[in-house]
Amino acid sequence: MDNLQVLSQPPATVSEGEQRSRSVSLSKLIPRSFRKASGTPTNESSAGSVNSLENGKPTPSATNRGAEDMELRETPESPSRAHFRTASNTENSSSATPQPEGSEETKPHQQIQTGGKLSARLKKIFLPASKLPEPPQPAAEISTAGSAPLQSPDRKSLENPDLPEPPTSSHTHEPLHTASIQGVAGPNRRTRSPSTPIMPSHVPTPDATGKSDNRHNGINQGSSNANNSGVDRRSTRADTVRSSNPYFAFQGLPPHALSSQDFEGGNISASTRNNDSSVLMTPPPTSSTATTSYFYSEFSATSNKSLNDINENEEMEDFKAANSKGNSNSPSGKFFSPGPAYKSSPSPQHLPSDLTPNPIVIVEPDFEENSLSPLPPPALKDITQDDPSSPVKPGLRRVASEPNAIKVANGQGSGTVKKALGGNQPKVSSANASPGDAYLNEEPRRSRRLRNKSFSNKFKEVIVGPQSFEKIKLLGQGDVGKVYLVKEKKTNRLYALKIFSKEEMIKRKKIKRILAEQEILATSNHPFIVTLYHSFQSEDYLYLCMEYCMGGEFFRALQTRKTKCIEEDDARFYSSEVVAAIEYLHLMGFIYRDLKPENILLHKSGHIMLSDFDLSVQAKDTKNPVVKGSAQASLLDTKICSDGFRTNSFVGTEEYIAPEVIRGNGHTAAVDWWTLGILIYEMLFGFTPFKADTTNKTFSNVLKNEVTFPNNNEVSRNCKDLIKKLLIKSETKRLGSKFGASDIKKHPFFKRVQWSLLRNQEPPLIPVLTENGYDFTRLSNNVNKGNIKQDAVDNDKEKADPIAEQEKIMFEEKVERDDIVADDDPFHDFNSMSLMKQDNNSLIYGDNNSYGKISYTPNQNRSRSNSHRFFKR
Ligand SMILES: Nc1ncnc2c1ncn2[C@@H]1O[C@H](COP(=O)(O)OP(=O)(O)OP(=O)(O)O)[C@@H](O)[C@H]1O
Repeated sequence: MDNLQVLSQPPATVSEGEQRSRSVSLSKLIPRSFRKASGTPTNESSAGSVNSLENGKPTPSATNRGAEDMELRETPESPSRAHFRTASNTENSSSATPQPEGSEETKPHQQIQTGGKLSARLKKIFLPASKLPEPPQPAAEISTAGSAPLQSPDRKSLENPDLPEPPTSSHTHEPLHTASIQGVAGPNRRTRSPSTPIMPSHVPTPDATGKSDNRHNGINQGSSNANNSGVDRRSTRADTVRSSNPYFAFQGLPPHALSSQDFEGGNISASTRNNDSSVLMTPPPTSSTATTSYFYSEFSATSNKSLNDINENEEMEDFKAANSKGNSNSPSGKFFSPGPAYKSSPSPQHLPSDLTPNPIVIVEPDFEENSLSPLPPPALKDITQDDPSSPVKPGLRRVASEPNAIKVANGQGSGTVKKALGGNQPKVSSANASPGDAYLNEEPRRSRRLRNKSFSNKFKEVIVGPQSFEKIKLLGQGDVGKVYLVKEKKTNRLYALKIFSKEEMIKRKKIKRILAEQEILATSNHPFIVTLYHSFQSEDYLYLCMEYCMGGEFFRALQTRKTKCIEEDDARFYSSEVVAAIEYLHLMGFIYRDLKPENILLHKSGHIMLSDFDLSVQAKDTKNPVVKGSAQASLLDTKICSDGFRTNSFVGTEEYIAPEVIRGNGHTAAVDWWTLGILIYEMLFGFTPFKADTTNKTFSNVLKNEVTFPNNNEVSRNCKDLIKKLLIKSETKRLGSKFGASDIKKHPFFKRVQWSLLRNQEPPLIPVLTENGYDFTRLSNNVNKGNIKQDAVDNDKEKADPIAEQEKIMFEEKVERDDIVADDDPFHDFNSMSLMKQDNNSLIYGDNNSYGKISYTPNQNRSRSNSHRFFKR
């Protein structure tokens, strides 16, 4: 008899066939506004005091933790990019919030109106700030926000997870402009398309913009398309929705949201020394209730979405600090500047054989002749000083380097830039030519900024732009980004193009996220991490052009199984690939933090590709991995790479969230091993172990319940043992907490896995195209050729349809190259670049296997008998 605890039935809430609506990424900006409102001190020591003990042991000091933990100031009223562009010297005297120098926080709307192209569009797309709904008013909500639970002792509510959930509210904090730009009523009401590339055979008269999808009425586009056998509709699943930590919203306040005063005053005090099974929290101070009620309003419509609480204003502060320090023109990025991890890359002999070490070359800032660039180095003269008419504050804008010449040649450059360049630049004859076309056959070129990046040897200056691509269909819409299946016009290659609105990113304080995502994608070079081919920015948008994973989400593949789960052997296959990917990320100093089947994409080969790194974080002071043990039994200690790094953001996905994240005591790379435990469990049983009817109960289960297994499933003892060890609530005792991935790889469950041959295994499921996708592009070409009247009708439709209009802009904009982006621009550190090696394996548009309705067929080459072919015997 298995000594593991056994459940006779799986939890009722997750019965088979249930149409789940989960695993959406919740996003929460914990209560900076609250902390400010409640007079919370913002110093690190307060946070440090909160986190001083865990399990009776001191935790790393607050200074070791991500700065994201510490942000307590009020967030600025979303300045538009235009603010930074047209910034004057106006002082923010009326603003309590430090702003990037030159921004005018007090008059955002005016700034938009006086801005350039962006402003004109914003006027069309966004409502004026003055017409935006106010965030929930504290006073009004205190009385309606369910004060009873707030007054209950929190231990009591933990012990009684049946307490009511926070009241939902129809009031979302999402301003209307968000809704307008996304075409649905804000993320909370937005539904996400499945990534499985399916196109309907019954698309009603679509036009080139793909307007026929169902985004407008909130129906999951892909689901509506999804005559994908056996796939449940996921009406609310996988949206990324802004939300606060609903658990704490209900229970009281998260320890990390409370001031040191609260703690010193005894409200929380030693009770925050959490152990594995209990947390003691007290009701929030009255002055804080406003924020708590804000939680409530934000909590509406959330169900197991990714939770995130990252200090999105960190970069703003950096700008401020840098600008006040004399505004150096250093091309080195201030955010995400390469840390020690990059300076001292793990030496190849230390890497496991199955990992391709990311080649790391340190290029010191170099303002002199650079051998990599065939052109002379750009002048460093501050051109704005020569041009009295320049609206740019002297010193802020660097002289455009050579790529801007293309803009000038195309008549797009500013007078200032033209003057500085003297008109001796190469011309690009075709109006449609991509900005980088002139350089396609030249030596790889890198902007000054790119040269200083850790991944500079992998990328060159961007050779494509938005116009290089043609939209085929919307693959999905996440928290802030839209992912389109596109084809590159020149090559007919298919890519997944993720597009973010800058305005949206600023307003929703997601700047740091996108920079992190780009950094990780660009830095990574691993067979199980999605490849980034190009990234670039235009005036209004950011673009990440990635490998198109035609198999879509692994989640969907699971859902197409009759039982919604897979056999242990198959689970071993997928989990071993996940372990390898996470090991690699940890090695690079990244903590993934959002592992779930939705974020695992399937390559056309059936192998996995991790995607969606916007919740990931990079450890500060990354250390080299260390090989431990003897020559015979050596193992790589990847845990050491992020040793001492704790971050306190509330991030993850409800059913996958680790106890330490809920407790708010800070977390480490060990959260990824917790999520691996949940993932393996879900693969095997079709549901997650702590899922309950409500978020509150789910969190309580995560904190208190031991994992149990249904007895109707044949799962080996080793496998259960692995899951149990990964789901140890104390992160210091959890499998993986000693040496990282090596601990997991050594577990008997993986005994037969040949880690260096993972890519050669036969995947259990192969995505197969069963029906071609709807050809939007061909349709639009026909319309454009033959029917002018129809064109006019479409134009009118487009005008009335802000989404279509937005999409048109997205694919029409011109690239803004690194050197034209001002130092004080919030997206200054977003790199416009293209992968050096363009000989890729991307699918070709029109090929049989390119896109359309996908099904997942069991791999015949992986029969039960030979499925261990690549496993040790
Ligand atoms: N490379 C890709 N190939 C195929 N589909 C993709 C690719 N990248 C993303 N998708 C799909 O697009 C959708 C949104 O992508 P993604 O999850 O990256 O966006 P997001 O805004 O980061 O979402 P989230 O809310 O989970 O944070 C998902 O359904 C995903 O499966």
